[in-house]
Amino acid sequence: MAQSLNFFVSSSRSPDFTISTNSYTKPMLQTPNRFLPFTKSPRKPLILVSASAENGQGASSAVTADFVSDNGTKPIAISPPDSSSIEVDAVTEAELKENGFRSTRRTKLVCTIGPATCGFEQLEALAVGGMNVARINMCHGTREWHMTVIERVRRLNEEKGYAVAIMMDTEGSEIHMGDLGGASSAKAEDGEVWTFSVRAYDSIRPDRSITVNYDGFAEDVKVGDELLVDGGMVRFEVIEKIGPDVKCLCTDPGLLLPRANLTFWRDGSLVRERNSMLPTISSKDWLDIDFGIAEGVDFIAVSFVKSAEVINHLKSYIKARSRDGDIAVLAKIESIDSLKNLQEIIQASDGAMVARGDLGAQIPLEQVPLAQQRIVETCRELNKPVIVASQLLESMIEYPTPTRAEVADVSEAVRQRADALMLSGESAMGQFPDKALTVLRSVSLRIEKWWRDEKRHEVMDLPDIASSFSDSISEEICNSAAKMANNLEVDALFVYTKDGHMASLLSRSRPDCPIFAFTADTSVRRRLNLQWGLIPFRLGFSDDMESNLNKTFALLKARGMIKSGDLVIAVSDMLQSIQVMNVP
Ligand SMILES: Nc1ncnc2c1ncn2[C@@H]1O[C@H](COP(=O)(O)OP(=O)(O)O)[C@@H](O)[C@H]1O
Ligand SMILES: C=C(OP(=O)(O)O)C(=O)O
Ligand SMILES: [K+]
Ligand SMILES: [Mg+2]
Repeated sequence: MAQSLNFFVSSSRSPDFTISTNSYTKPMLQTPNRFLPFTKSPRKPLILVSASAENGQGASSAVTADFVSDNGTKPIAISPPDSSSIEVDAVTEAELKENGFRSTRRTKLVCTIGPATCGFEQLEALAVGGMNVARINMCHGTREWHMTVIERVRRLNEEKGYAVAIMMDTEGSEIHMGDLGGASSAKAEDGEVWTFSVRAYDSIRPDRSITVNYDGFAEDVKVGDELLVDGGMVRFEVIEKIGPDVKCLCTDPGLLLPRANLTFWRDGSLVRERNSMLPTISSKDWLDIDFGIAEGVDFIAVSFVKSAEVINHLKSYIKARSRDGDIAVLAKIESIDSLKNLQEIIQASDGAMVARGDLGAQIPLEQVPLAQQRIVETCRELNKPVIVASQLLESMIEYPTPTRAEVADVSEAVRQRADALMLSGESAMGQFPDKALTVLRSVSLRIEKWWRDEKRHEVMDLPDIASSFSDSISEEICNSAAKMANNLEVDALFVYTKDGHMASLLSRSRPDCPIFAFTADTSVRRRLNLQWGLIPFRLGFSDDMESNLNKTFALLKARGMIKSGDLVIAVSDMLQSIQVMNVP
């Protein structure tokens, strides 16, 4: 099989096209290095531009969407995407126009949605602030609430031109407290005796009592065990067992939050016999997963993964049931078992999360940073996107500015070139969700700019991962294209991809320039949102690369996202070639 690498500078070919857009308001202004909140943008319409690049016969119709009021009462006039249009999310488009290619953000941002951010306007503020993925934690909230949030995110995408993907995070079989009978927190003081019970209190919860979700709790703990709430935020010692009730003495005071995670320790080690017998995916999780499949979420993050087996099982379950497109399965690395089987778990998954919250409750805290580094590196090697999660900006739940240490932690995750950073309580129930997102964005942009200013291309020796000769060719092409992009200082890499694989291979090399990933599939496009440096576009394309390129150039030029003379390297998974060209 002969494979050719074509290197050519394209002849200038300027297709005819017609264009029409609605008036457009810039949604995003950079606030470099300043942790300032965003000015909220006015409502923005979805803009689709259509053009025809065929033989200079520019006979095309423009597709526009009507502005729709917030309450959704006005009828929406959105045409389905046609083969001659291109879609990119409104925030990226504004960023490209404002600052050019090189300063688009490479690190992706995930926000947990909760009471502080579930309103339509609040969700929009996060989208404007750079949220790439909205996370719904199935530990919290009702089915109706989850449904409402998903609907709102979808509506936001459709009506306002964002491309926010949706991640469902399973509850898992962890042991946790009940919901405190509606109270937002309870204070445990030093020396107090609290009762942890498997009894469900049907009306009023007695003072200093906590329900536990796991029936075997009273059997499993022993007098003398240490009981840790949220990995040590509050500590108790078990002093007496009376039937279903376990009396515990508070030894480290603190705030108990609803449904906080519980672990128990004996002779200095985590007691995990029972945990390892609980199924990773509980019966409640399966119901949630069915709901996620029916709703067509983009990612399912699986809590407390212990082995690759459960991931394989879930993936085949989804494959048999999912209507259109795949749902990516992410493994949350948050237990000792998941660290033990790291390589095979990540290999089986479509990505991973460094879930530092529970991880820090299971291994000594000082080991968490090393575990993070190892997980991030393993994901890079195996070409899987990785999210660094939990407590990145914990103090911002209450305060409008982060601590210096938090900023340093975020910087470190960006320097590790993790694909994505995640907010949990900061965006779910904190007082400053938008400001927290701004901090993640500003810190990411600052580190990324530093790389470019100092010409710090990453020299990471990536192992070969292809499992077939054809895959090897794709891999070599992407590695070479990324290297060429750095050496030639090109403005952007273009990749035309059906399933996203070539795009992920380019992302894996972490090139200096942004990667424009063109795909005809809307669900692939949303999933690419999680990967470092990728700017996903929806675009119908053919097997003819020259016509694809001309069409893309015309459409992007019409939108003011590229200009004549820009240097581009293009690859595709239809024609295994690398093309270097100036935009005509
Ligand atoms: N859907 C929700 N409804 C209410 N509160 C939520 C929701 N999602 C998250 N939260 C709040 O945000 C906090 C942090 O979120 P997260 O880290 O996802 O959960 P957890 O702390 O349970 O692991 C939670 O402890 C909870 O107080
Ligand atoms: C992200 C995590 O999982 P959850 O918030 O669901 O506990 C974590 O433990 O860090
Ligand atoms: K969870
Ligand atoms: Mg967890």
